[in-house]
Amino acid sequence: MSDLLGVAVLGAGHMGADHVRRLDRVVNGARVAAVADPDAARAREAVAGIEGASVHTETEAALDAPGVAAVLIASPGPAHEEALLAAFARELPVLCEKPMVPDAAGALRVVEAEARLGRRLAQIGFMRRYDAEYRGLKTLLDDGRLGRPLMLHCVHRNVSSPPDFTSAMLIDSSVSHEIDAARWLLGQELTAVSVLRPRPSGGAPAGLLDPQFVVFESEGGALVDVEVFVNCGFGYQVRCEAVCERGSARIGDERGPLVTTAGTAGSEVPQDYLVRFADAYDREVQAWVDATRRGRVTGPSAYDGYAASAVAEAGVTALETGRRVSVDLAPRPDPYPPAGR
Ligand SMILES: NC(=O)c1ccc[n+]([C@@H]2O[C@H](COP(=O)([O-])OP(=O)(O)OC[C@H]3O[C@@H](n4cnc5c(N)ncnc54)[C@H](O)[C@@H]3O)[C@@H](O)[C@H]2O)c1
Ligand SMILES: O[C@H]1[C@H](O)[C@@H](O)[C@H](O)[C@@H](O)[C@H]1O
Repeated sequence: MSDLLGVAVLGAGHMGADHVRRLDRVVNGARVAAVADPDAARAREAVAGIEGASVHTETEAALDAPGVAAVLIASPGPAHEEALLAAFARELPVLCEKPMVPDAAGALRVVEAEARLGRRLAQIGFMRRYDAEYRGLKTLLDDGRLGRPLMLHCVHRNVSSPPDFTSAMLIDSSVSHEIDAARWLLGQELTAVSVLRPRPSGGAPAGLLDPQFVVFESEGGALVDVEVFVNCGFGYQVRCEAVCERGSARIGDERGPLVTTAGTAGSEVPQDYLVRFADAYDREVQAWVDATRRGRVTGPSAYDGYAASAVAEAGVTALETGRRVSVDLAPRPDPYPPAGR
């Protein structure tokens, strides 16, 4: 047991409980050493049957628990900054769910704190980079066969949003995935954003601006549009079509068998991210555990997390003002690779 990477999981809600299960049953080389959630019953439920996992209501107690050598943060976004800084203070490697820190100033403080350590400790949970279809698209765009990408058309639909979801969160929580994916696929920073607001769906909670149509401009002159619709009611759909100079490539069409029966033909549509991205989460957490055990940090960096928050913050301003808003990114410190790596 001592050879296994002991992980403290912070937050035992939808994502945290699923990561606890994954660390315990799916991923090789790790074990759940501690779980913290202010809701102790939820933490206890998540670790039920897992030998040697302690339960806490405070972050610090979980980080200092016996056997903890790494941290997986799955608490709500606004709690991430404090947790990341507490992990850095103990030089513990971290996998932090997106958004790294929802506000750009807080995200930059995290980058600066990590840069002061002189080495990376954090991987950010942008799991699209571990999804087989996204990886295939990235390979296709990088090998240049289709020519330069001119546009990305993206769709991001959820069946329904959690009760406390705000209009800003369509951008800084949901579209944060497309922001990271676009920077990674294009290998370019996003420099400006505009948001159009169709009439809200009758299926969305009163006052929520849902759906939204978000358009990003990249430093190389590409355009990225994202339809985000978090109360579509009919399925979890994430698509991306790259339109390039000599061809186009699309991912995210429904998978599984096409069933024809009784005069209809169709396939199942996943109902949430835990189904659609199950393999990606598994690969993401396995890659984190493998790298951490080798003393390395790979995957999306804290600077990627910061860039996503800065672009999203500009997006929220664009949503609120109706204006096109430029993105002003702080310079990328030394330990961080450029967009697209
Ligand atoms: N990568 C993805 O596709 C994906 C999917 C869903 C959620 N997420 C992210 O995962 C995180 C958690 O989302 P969720 O859907 O599991 O939320 P959730 O509301 O289901 O669970 C959050 C849990 O954190 C607990 N909590 C609150 N403050 C805390 C703190 N300071 N320390 C520890 N725990 C705390 C809450 O009691 C709750 O149990 C968010 O950052 C969210 O954006 C990512
Ligand atoms: O926090 C979740 C998560 O990031 C999902 O992957 C996304 O589809 C949802 O829109 C968001 O609310």
